[in-house]
Amino acid sequence: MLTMDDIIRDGHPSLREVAKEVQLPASDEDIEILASMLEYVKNSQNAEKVKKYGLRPGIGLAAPQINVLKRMIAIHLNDEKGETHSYALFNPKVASHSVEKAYLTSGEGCLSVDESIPGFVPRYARVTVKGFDIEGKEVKLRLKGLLSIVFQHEIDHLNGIMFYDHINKKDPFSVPENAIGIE
Ligand SMILES: CNC(=O)c1cccc(C)c1Nc1nc(N2CCN(c3ccccc3Cl)CC2)nc(N2CSC[C@H]2C(=O)NC)n1
Repeated sequence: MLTMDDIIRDGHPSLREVAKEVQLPASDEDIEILASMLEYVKNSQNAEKVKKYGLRPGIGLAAPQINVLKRMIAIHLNDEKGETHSYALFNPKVASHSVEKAYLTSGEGCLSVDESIPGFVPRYARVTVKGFDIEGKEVKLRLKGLLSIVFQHEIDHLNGIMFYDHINKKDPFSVPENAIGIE
């Protein structure tokens, strides 16, 4: 199983690389890696595993964060309605997006960034993500809210972009006009 020892930290050059497309059908090795990433995110939301293995909680993880420069992301979250959203995708991309922007009112955290970096991270409010699931089936997801934010954060990692790159340097808590704050 993956632990924090497998997660590279800000300053590691791999976090600034552009990850390569996964050749489909995916190899057993790539399927194994993607499954282990989803397992990490799920484990990181389980109190006793966090305690036992010293995990940092997360909703998403991208392959470059475990020093694998391939286009793979894993996301797992239970929303306020108690609905579970679990995705492990190869070659995800933002196929289209809203003009409207949104941001987390508490700012963003990242498993590869040990310190808290204050500021709002403006992102698209709604995105359509296309990719391939772990069985190789094409998926098309229309996302909004926290899920939309997390997918954009993880897809940024595949392009060597860190969340703080989006924070306004002059005024970290400024946001675009009409941007939606997500609690
Ligand atoms: C600087 N302020 C902050 O970090 C911040 C501060 C307050 C609130 C938020 C909402 C903040 N922001 C933020 N909090 C998270 N978590 C909240 C706690 N949670 C979690 C924790 C325990 C069990 C289960 C779970 Cl679910 C895990 C995830 N996650 C992200 N991000 C940014 S998009 C990718 C995603 C990610 O997985 N990061 C590791 N941002």
